[in-house]
Amino acid sequence: MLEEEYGYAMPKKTGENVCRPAIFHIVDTSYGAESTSEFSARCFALSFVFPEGYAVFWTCLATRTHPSLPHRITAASSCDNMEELLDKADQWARAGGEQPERPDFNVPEEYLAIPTTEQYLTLHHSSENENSKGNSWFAQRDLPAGTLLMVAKPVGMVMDWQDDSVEEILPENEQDDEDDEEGMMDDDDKEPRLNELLLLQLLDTIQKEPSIWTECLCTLFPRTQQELSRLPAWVCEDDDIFCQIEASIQAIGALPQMGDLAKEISKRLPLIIRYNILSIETCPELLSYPGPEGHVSLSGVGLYHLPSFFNHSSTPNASRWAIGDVMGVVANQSIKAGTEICISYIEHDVLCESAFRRNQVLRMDFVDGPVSEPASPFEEEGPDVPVVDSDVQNELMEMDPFERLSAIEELLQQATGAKRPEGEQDSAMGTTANGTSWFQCDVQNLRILKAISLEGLGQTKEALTLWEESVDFCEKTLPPNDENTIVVRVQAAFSALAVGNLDKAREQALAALQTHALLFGGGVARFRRRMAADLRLKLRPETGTRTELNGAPAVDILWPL
Ligand SMILES: C[S@@+](CC[C@H](N)C(=O)[O-])C[C@H]1O[C@@H](n2cnc3c(N)ncnc32)[C@H](O)[C@@H]1O
Repeated sequence: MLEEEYGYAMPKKTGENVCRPAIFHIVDTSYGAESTSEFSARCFALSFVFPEGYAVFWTCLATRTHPSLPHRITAASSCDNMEELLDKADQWARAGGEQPERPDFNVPEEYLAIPTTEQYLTLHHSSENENSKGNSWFAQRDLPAGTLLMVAKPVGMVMDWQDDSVEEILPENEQDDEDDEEGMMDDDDKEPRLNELLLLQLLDTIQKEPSIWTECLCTLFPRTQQELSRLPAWVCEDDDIFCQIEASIQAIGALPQMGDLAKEISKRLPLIIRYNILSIETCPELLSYPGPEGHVSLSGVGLYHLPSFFNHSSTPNASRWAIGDVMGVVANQSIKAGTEICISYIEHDVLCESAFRRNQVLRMDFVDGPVSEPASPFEEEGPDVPVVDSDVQNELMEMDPFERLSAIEELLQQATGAKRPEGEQDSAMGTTANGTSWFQCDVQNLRILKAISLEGLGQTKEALTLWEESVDFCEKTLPPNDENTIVVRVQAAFSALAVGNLDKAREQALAALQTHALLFGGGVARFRRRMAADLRLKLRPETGTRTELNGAPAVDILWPL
């Protein structure tokens, strides 16, 4: 609807009254070509059509900087709300190989009108922050649970599918040979390929627009020589990428006023990426996520500006969501003024593990929690990341339901420490202090897969017990109001309805809706839109309950519009 133009912005379409908040990118030509300013404006524009053309009158009712938006916004927003953003995500995922390189979505206008970061949060700088976690966001006022704290676009993003690193190309035995022969680094010490690609992308962006460095990236951790010196050096394994990086740095050094900064950028930017990037996934909590209706193809990693100042906590009071590259941060509980606001840098279902295990997954420059020793010798010998990852889950789902159920039983025994994998001696291992050999989320994921398998076989009653156990796990071990809880409550509600327990079904449905509304807003309509792919899953055979309820679809019984 609105189009950027140099020096001004105006509605593109004629013959229509426009009355909506809009975002403009104003290029202020009066201060020379380099000088730009951005602001979001609530603008009421009225257009009058005349026979010979049209005249436009517009007036800004309020203007303010919008710091959680990217450094430069180049186009007017063309998306109203989260629903439209989700439609875009669907289109993007369905387009297969036809889509542009990354999902560069606009921040919906709905979020341009929210009170901004400056009104809710204060950035404490390291000198003020006694706990030596560096800079950090603090609540400026009491914030109720569900407050949307920030909506942001990344400065750069690379997609998971761009990771064509050697490991995936070479068969396993060849990788081992190559590692041995050339004395290559341990896999764990290697810089992820996506980080290197992001580095190249950002260097390119800085070349085109040096202010990205001076006004945005240079503010991120690590900032001082002291901080830099305590971090492991960044080593680029790939000669080709290394050469491209060198060439980019030289090109930056040749730019006016950038000569002195090129060296600093070459040292800091790789580490800024390593310690600030966030994974970006669209509705990854949904059961349908890995399937054809999911958004796996939109996933990647990105570097955001203001969200980079959130520190990590194993009891985070804020959660992130993303659609395409648009990311929101929301308070998952009420937060008192003056409290530090933290997110989790690791998956929420790993937060219930011991500090030893959390740190194995976290792999950062700080230790999370007071204890980083293994809670027991068994924990040290056990896996250092969850075993039942998406590959294992996909493999299980490809089996026929009976074969799958027996494989799940076998894995459950190993996960709980009751049985060792074939070939390993039972006596060598036992259970860990918390009763599991693997991660607790392994047991949870197997439980969910088992429930899905039982549903498919018509054993809905047994499945319902498992869905309820899954809800229990989420409620007890995840941060409050977690999105994963919504997903299992939805299935518990369907299952309860299928076995004819309407009260239980409605109780689970309501709890799912309430958590969803708190995190994402938008009531039932948004709940049904955001959960649409999961609501369409055909996990269980039809039952008589629907007939008793006048044949209404289960979703209309549980979440009537
Ligand atoms: C994404 S940045 C967060 C903002 C950062 N504190 C700053 O000064 O800009 C991540 C870095 O913050 C620090 N950090 C984050 N969470 C921490 C925690 N719980 N304890 C200690 N340091 C932490 C670590 O140095 C980490 O590499």
